[in-house]
Amino acid sequence: MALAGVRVIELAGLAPAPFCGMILSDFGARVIRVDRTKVAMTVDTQARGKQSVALNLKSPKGVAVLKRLCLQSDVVLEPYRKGVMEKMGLGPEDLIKENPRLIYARLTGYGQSGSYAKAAGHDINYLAMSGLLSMLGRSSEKPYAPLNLVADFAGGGLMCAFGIVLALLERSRSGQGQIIDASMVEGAAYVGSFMWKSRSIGLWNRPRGENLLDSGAPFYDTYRTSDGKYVAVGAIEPQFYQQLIQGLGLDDTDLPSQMSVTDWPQLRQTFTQVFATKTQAEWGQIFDGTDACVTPVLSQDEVLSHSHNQARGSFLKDSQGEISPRPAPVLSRSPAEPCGSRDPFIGEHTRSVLKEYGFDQAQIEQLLSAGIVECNEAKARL
Ligand SMILES: C[C@H](CCC[C@@H](C)[C@H]1CC[C@H]2[C@@H]3[C@H](O)C[C@@H]4C[C@H](O)CC[C@]4(C)[C@H]3C[C@H](O)[C@]12C)C(=O)SCCNC(=O)CCNC(=O)[C@H](O)C(C)(C)COP(=O)(O)OP(=O)(O)OC[C@H]1O[C@@H](n2cnc3c(N)ncnc32)[C@H](O)[C@@H]1OP(=O)(O)O
Repeated sequence: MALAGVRVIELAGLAPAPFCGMILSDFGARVIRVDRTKVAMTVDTQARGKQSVALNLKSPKGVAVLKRLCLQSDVVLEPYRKGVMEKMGLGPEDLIKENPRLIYARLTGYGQSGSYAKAAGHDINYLAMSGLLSMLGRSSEKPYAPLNLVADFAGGGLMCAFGIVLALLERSRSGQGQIIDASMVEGAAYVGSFMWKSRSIGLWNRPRGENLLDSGAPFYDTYRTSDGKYVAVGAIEPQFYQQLIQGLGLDDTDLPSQMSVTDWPQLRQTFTQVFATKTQAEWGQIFDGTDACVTPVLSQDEVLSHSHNQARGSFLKDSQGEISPRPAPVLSRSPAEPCGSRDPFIGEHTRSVLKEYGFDQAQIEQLLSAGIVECNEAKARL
């Protein structure tokens, strides 16, 4: 796999950093998540392929253990508020001094500088600060966050993984590590570069929800079908739009012109009425195999059985029967090989990881009895 041999220490976080760690793990990195001690259950639902070490970083001995792990690793990924790592003596200067090849990835909402750097926040706040939230939502409605997809995952976890891969690539030339300041505000904005760059062509001139791609256009929207399901329509180009009109059984000469913005409400009404006359599957029979750009809106449970996804193996079922997306993109020679076994329990790998990182038996027992580390091998065997 592409990242085979890369060792990552991921400090346990909420959602974006776990996703970043899972991407690295799916593509072959060895990811060790450092959890807190005295915690019964992890909230990391993106722990595929990771190992867990439970370590108390509030004690100097725990800090020393983490330093030793980082000394022999390629990447450390930290998701805490600015200053937290420094307070523990685990800031980039401390760690990179001891391991100059270390890539120190800091995944935060607001970045390491600026007046918001130390403020708490979540996806919706970062998205708001990125300028993108103001553009999301239906006409005459308030801004609406599309789950926590954009800042946490696209602009956060994924962008941070990209930064780590870039830093690894650069290190293969320079031999040196570096610090990655991954701000979710900036990551989200960068993902949304098109929204800035396309202002010059007038794509966003109208109010929110009244433009071509923000649900303003009737040919770029979702419609309810007679069985209470939905279809998605993305027939932008005139030749595809023609196929949509044809599939809907409408006569183009009775309709306003596609790009007549003032007629969009009337056109939407027509489409709404027509789509409501057949089931989602019936529309599939009409539109599959055409270029009308009409697809079913599939639920999370339906994706696995759709013929297209099935043919490509786009979704996986793990050993617990849980469905999840296959890692993307697909690399021809060194594709991801996501781990099929269950996620780790907190501290399941404490003993084996410490041993591997050079701690002897006596040191491990000492750390365990002092409560600096915890081991849950027994739970794993149950
Ligand atoms: C919208 C998303 C968030 C969605 C997350 C949800 C999916 C989950 C959130 C709550 C979960 C539920 C809850 O836990 C209760 C149940 C638990 C049960 O087990 C499962 C069911 C639950 C219902 C559970 C279900 C779900 O999991 C939840 C609903 C996001 O937007 S995520 C993005 C958030 N932002 C960032 O990541 C940006 C960077 N980080 C930050 O800004 C801050 O970390 C943050 C997120 C604001 C939190 O601030 P906080 O004050 O809590 O922490 P920090 O200031 O960063 O300091 C960390 C402290 O922790 C100490 N520490 C760290 N590791 C260790 C260690 N190994 N040992 C000891 N101590 C450790 C560290 O020293 C810091 O201590 P101090 O405070 O003393 O400095």
